[in-house]
Amino acid sequence: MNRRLAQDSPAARPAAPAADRRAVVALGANLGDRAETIAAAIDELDRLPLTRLVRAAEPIETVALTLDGPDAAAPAYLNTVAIVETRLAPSVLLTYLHAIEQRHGRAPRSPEQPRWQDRPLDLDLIVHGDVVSDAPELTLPHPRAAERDFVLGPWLAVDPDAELPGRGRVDALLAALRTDAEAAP
Ligand SMILES: Nc1ncnc2c1ncn2[C@@H]1O[C@H](COP(=O)(O)OP(=O)(O)OP(=O)(O)O)[C@@H](O)[C@H]1O
Ligand SMILES: Nc1nc2c(c(=O)[nH]1)N=C(CO)CN2
Repeated sequence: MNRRLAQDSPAARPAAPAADRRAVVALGANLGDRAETIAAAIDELDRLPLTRLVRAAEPIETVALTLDGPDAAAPAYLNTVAIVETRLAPSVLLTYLHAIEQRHGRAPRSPEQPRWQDRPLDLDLIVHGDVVSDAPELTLPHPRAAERDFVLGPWLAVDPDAELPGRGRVDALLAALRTDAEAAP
């Protein structure tokens, strides 16, 4: 775990109150009543301790990205992005995100489970202020965000000046993704 994350862990929390940081949470759902689940999850984010919702993008319907590539035959996702201001440390916020997922029927993770399974709700922490971490349990910024139009699109819609730390402006990243997609055979 890097130093910023360690300092943020409850055991090492300094006496002074933590500063508000802006965090970006990506939401996705491709099973069940997707719109209702996403709306409820956004409401739950707003009600987390030391946290307030700043903005949430209008959900968009997206083709499921599977380990074999986009699959139009798989249940489609609704995706959106919520921007919150929070005093929760990144690891604490992630624990709350997992609890929200599980309240909406997401099975607890296990190492045997294949990745990118269909799911009623997925919440990913995309950025948390300028925190950088390469810890596998919480990598920040999210390591796959720059390749995901279903994250960058909604994020750009609610923050036209958004930047992915270490990768650049979200508008430029999204334009590059779309150019690559057009050039693909
Ligand atoms: N920034 C992050 N946001 C959410 N989970 C993360 C992050 N960095 C690391 N993880 C870890 O990734 C693990 C797998 O998360 P999850 O089940 O949501 O993956 P996934 O949605 O199938 O795939 P992906 O991570 O590509 O979206 C979690 O146990 C979590 O600890
Ligand atoms: N369209 C879409 N595809 C996905 C998504 C997602 O949110 N939207 N999430 C995944 C794993 O996090 C895997 N594939």
